[in-house]
Amino acid sequence: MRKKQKTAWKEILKWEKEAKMTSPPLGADDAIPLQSAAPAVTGTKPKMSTTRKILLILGFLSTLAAIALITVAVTQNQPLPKNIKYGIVLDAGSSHTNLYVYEWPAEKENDTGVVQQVEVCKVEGPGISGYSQTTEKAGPSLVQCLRQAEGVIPLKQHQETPVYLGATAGMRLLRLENKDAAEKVLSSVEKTLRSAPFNFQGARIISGQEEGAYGWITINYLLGNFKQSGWKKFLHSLKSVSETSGALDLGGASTQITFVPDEISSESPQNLLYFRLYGKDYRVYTHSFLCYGKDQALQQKLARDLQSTENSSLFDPCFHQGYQRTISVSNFFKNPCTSVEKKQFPFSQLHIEGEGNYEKCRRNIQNLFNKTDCPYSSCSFNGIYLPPLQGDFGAFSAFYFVMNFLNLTSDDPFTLDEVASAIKKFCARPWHEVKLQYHQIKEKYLSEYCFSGAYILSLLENGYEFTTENWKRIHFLGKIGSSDAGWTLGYMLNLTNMIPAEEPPAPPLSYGSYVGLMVLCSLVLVSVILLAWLLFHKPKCLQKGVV
Ligand SMILES: O=P(O)(O)OP(=O)(O)OP(=O)(O)OC[C@H]1O[C@@H](n2cnc3c(O)ncnc32)[C@H](O)[C@@H]1O
Ligand SMILES: [Ca+2]
Repeated sequence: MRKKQKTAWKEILKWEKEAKMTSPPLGADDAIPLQSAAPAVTGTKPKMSTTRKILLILGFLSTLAAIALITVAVTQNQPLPKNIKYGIVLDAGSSHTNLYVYEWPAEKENDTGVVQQVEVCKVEGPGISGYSQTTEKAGPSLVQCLRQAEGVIPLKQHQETPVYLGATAGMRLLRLENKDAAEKVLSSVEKTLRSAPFNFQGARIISGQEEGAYGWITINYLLGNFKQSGWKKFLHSLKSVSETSGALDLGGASTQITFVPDEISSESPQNLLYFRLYGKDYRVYTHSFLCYGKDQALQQKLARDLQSTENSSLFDPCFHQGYQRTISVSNFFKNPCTSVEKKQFPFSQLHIEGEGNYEKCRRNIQNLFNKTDCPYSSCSFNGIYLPPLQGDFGAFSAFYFVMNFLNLTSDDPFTLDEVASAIKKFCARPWHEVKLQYHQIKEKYLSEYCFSGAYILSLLENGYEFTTENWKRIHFLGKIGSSDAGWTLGYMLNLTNMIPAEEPPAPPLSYGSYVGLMVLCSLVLVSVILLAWLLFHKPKCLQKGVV
C-alpha cells in the first residue's frame, strides 16, 4: 500500500516537472496539448487534455443544440395571436330572461369544448311572456343586458357578432292562451334586438323538443363527450360505457328529459331525434312536459286542491307551518295549465296556509302524474313513452337551484333516502325560523323550496321512475367549467354550424404533445450520440486507474 502511494507521488512529481518544461510563458494560450494525462492535484492548475477539451466543446455544443431546438420548436409552432369570435344568445324563459355571451378562438371553431361563456346578464323584471298586457315593453326590458354585452365584446366585432333569442315554455303557453299577444311580444323583442349593434339572427319560440335536444348537446359538448381523443376513443371501444350523458332540465313552466337509450324502439317516433356529430350517429330520446316546470306544477297542484275547497282558505302541506299566501282566483284559470280545472267559486281570493308536512305534500303532488294509461311498452306519465333509463344524467336549472339550496349536490352523491329525509326535515321547519335563517334569499324562492324539493323527488322517482340504484347516476350541476348548463349553448353551436357532421381531419397529436415529443426525442438522440461517442472513443480521463 505504502509502495503504491509512493509510486503515485513519483508519477505526480514527474508530471509536474514535464509540465513545467512544456509550460508557455505567462499569459500565453492555455490550450497547449499535454503529452500525458495527469491526475488533478489540489493547489496546482493542471493542463487540460485534448480529449477533455473536445469533450467539453461537444458537451457545450450539444447543450447549445438542445436549447436551440427547444427555442425553435416553441417559437415556430407557437399559435398565432388568438382571433376571438363572439356570439350572444338570449334565453327568454317563463320566469326571466338571461343573456349569455360566448367566445371561441376562430381557428378552433370545429373543436369540441372550445366555446366558453364569458358573460351572463339577468334581465330585470319578469320573463317576456309576462308582458302580455304591455307587449311594447317586452323589447325595452332587454336593453340593459344588451348594453352590458356591448361592453364585453370589442367594438370592432359588434357587427359580426350573431345574436339569437329563443323563447321557451312561458311563450308557448302565451301563444296557446293569446296568439296575438305572443306575436306582439316577439315583434317588440325583435325591434330592440335589431336596434342593437349586433348581427340579429332571429327571435322565436323554440319547441320543447329543441329545448331538450340543445340542452343535451350543451352538456355533452362541454363534457367533451362528442369528439374523443385517441385514448378516450380506445377506452370507450373496450368498455361498453355510455358515451353521452342524459340531460334533465327543470324550468318554471316546462321540464325536459333527453338521453340516448340502450335500445331504440320506433314506438313513439315524435320522441326520437337523429344527430350526426363529429362522424358519429346519435339516436336521442327527448320529451318536454309543458306545465310541469316547477311554477306551473305548483299552479296545477293548487288548481286541484281548490276543487275540494269549500271556503276561501286552503291548508297546504307543501308550505312551511306559519307561511301564508293569498292568490287571486279570477286570473288563476286563464292559464292553459290550469284551465281544465276551471270552476266557479264564490270567492275571488284564496288564502293559503302552510302545514309543513312532507309526506302529505308528496301524496298531493303524486296526483299530477297520471300513471294509469300507457299505450307503449313503458311510459313516464300521462301516457308519454319513456324507454328504460340509461347512463348518467346531468340535472340542471331548477333541479340544481333547489338541490343546491338544500346542500344535496355534493360530489359524493346522497342516496335517495338521504335526499328525502333532508327535504322532509326542511319542510317541517316553521316559516319564521326559515325566514330568519335565510333572510337574504328572495321570499318567493325560499317559500317554495319545500314544494320544489318534494316535486323534484316526485318527478324523478314517480314520474321517470329513477330508483335507489340509478339515483346516484343523476349529477346536479349548475355549470360545466365557466358555462351554465342549459339549451342556449347547444342552440348557438347548431345555428352557427360549429358542430360538424363529420370529424374534421386533424393531426394525430395536439400542438403541446407534438412540441414535447419533438424535444424529448431530440434530447434522447443527442444523449445517445454522446454516450456512443464516449463508449467508442473512451477518453483517457475516464479510463480506469486515472483520477
Ligand atoms: O324553461 P322555462 O320553463 O321557460 O322557465 P325558465 O327558463 O324561466 O326557468 P329557469 O330555469 O330560469 O328557472 C326555473 C325555476 O327556478 C326558479 N329559480 C331561478 N333561480 C332560482 C334560485 O336561485 N333559487 C330558486 N329558484 C330559482 C325560477 O323562478 C323558476 O321557477
Ligand atoms: Ca329554461
